[in-house]
Amino acid sequence: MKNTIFKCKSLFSLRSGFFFLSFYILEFELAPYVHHLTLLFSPKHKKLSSDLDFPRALHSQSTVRTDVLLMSPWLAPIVWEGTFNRDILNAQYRQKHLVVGVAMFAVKKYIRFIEGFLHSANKFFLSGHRVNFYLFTDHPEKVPSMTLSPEKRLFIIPIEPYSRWQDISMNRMNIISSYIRSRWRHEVDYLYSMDIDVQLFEHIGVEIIDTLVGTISSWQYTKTRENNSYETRPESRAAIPRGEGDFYYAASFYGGIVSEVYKLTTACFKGIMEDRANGIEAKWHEESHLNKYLLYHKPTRLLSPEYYWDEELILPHIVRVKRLSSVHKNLKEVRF
Ligand SMILES: CC(=O)N[C@H]1[C@@H](OP(=O)(O)OP(=O)(O)OC[C@H]2O[C@@H](n3ccc(=O)[nH]c3=O)[C@H](O)[C@@H]2O)O[C@H](CO)[C@H](O)[C@@H]1O
Ligand SMILES: [Mn+2]
Repeated sequence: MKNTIFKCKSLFSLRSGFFFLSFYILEFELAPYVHHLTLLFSPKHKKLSSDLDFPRALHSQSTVRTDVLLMSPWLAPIVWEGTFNRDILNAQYRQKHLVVGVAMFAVKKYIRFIEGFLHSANKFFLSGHRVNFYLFTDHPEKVPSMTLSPEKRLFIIPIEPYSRWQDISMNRMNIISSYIRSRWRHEVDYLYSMDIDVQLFEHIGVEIIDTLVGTISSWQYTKTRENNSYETRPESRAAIPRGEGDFYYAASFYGGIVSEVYKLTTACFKGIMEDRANGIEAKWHEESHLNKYLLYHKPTRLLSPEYYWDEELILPHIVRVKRLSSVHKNLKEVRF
């Protein structure tokens, strides 16, 4: 135990780049002691008299997770299975009569992912709530006809393809920004951008709704943490100085209120264009710019890797529900 505490202390005192390594150590080395900590702080053992009158308020506390980080250092909740009551959230959300937009792109060979995405999103994405799916594609005639739930709508928007896959992916920032300006700010309340090469396997509900929302990359929960993925070359507008940074976010799923997503996509595309003018391309393209933006404009809510799991990775037991994950693709084949 002494040894473990020392390790944790020294790890926590390092800069935030080691944050997740600390979780890993905590997760695996403190596991035997967590039970005792749970007992010490469990509301079952120390109930306040006011709590006794409000059993529903206790729900989240009695199922609270002790094995994962539940809040960022800037007090943004991190959404994990077992930390929220969907019935309460749904009841609150329904009163507001909101519409959520989802921007997705299926260009060139990625049209093969449309059916799997839409079929699963129709079932599991904000089930029972109004959602507009905006699908940008260079092959509108190849979009399979599908019957969606009455509260879901699909808009197919033709676009011209870029020849490089990196440009298709990066240019999403530009298209989203200009559609918010011209259309979506009048049409939806919240907007989320999602990769098309994914499928949903469990409900993704209103627990994702907040002002500015990022998804923590599943790569952060593997042992190979040392290959920090930020762009570090100072010549790039996406550069994050070594030792800076708190979480690494996946570009496959982010969103928030329309005005915040507008600021984010506009800033990221500006960075991409400046890099282009300077003859540099960030390591992970728009994902690098997204990470830079979210470092200095902190998300108000973080989604755990339950909300984007990379199928190449072994699922750790802290990820109890795989809500959305990548579809395997032969990169050489689909990107050329
Ligand atoms: C999980 C995650 O964080 N994914 C990001 C990651 O790799 P990925 O390997 O997930 O990138 P990707 O190949 O899925 O491309 C991103 C998205 O661009 C679209 N697309 C891309 C190529 C193409 O020929 N046609 C097409 O439609 C499609 O919507 C796809 O989902 O890095 C990319 C840029 O390096 C993007 O930032 C992705 O969001
Ligand atoms: Mn992808």
